[in-house]
Amino acid sequence: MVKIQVPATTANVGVGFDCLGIALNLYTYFTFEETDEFSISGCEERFQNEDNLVYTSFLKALAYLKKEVKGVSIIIDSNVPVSRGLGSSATCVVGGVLGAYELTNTAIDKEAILNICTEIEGHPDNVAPAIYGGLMASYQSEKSVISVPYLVDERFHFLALIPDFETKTEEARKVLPKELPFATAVRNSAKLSVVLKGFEMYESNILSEVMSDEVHEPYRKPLIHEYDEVRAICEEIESVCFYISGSGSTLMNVMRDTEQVEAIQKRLDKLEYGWKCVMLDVDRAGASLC
Ligand SMILES: Nc1ncnc2c1ncn2[C@@H]1O[C@H](COP(=O)(O)OP(=O)(O)O)[C@@H](O)[C@H]1O
Ligand SMILES: N[C@@H](CCOP(=O)(O)O)C(=O)O
Repeated sequence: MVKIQVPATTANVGVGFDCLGIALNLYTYFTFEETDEFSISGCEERFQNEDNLVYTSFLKALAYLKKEVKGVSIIIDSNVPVSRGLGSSATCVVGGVLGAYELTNTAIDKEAILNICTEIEGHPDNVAPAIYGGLMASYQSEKSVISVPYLVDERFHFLALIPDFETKTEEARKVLPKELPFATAVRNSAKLSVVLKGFEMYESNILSEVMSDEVHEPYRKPLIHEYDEVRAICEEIESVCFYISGSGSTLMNVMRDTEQVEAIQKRLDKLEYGWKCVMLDVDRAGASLC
């Protein structure tokens, strides 16, 4: 039997669409045991079948490794809410692939795991930090994925504002434009390069100034009820910068001062939709055995 923990991730980090992601200290736990036949439990009933993403990822990794198991029992224990932009699908993919490696006693090869996971997930920005921890920047070519780490000063905290409604990544990708004006692309890449240094150097002013994405956020904002109200509350109380976590629906407020969380929650409680504040920090280890 093996038990694996995989961190949640906040992808895009505003201006890094499909390339930036940060691992957070919120986890899903996966237990794998070789048995006579397949069984899965611990997740919602709609996912308790052979189409379960953990199981399909597990099978893909076994096929890649050219290994077999008789059957597998998978138990999921997740703290990562589904379809809220905190990388629940990436936890399942990374958990399933790592489960296949561990259950077959295969030596861990993170580069190969990153490539398998990216192929399943379709983009590397969640799976890279879920595997390696920390802030990762990734480039996906036709052949493979290159992921490199960047630092995040530990005085930054990530306040996840999680609403009571879902945004499915598949749907949130459909609203994106097919093309962008040249000047927009140039501005966004300039912001991206500056943002990376801002996280490393604890440069709050720089982050406040450049964290305004023009590639995906303007198109996705209308999918998130009360975006403007939530943002205004955070900016009034305490906010270094604010962005849509992954494809939403969670909104992320980067903070220095953790004492203001209660004040923000109190104001959010007066809104029409349910919003829950969860204070998170960077996970620096990535997926690991428990
Ligand atoms: N605990 C879980 N058990 C089974 N499948 C899950 C679980 N969590 C997430 N998933 C899978 O991931 C999908 C959600 O992925 P997605 O819409 O990309 O949202 P997220 O932003 O949470 O990654 C679900 O529809 C399901 O297929
Ligand atoms: N780059 C992806 C990230 C999706 O992250 P998730 O946490 O919402 O699955 C996108 O923006 O579509």
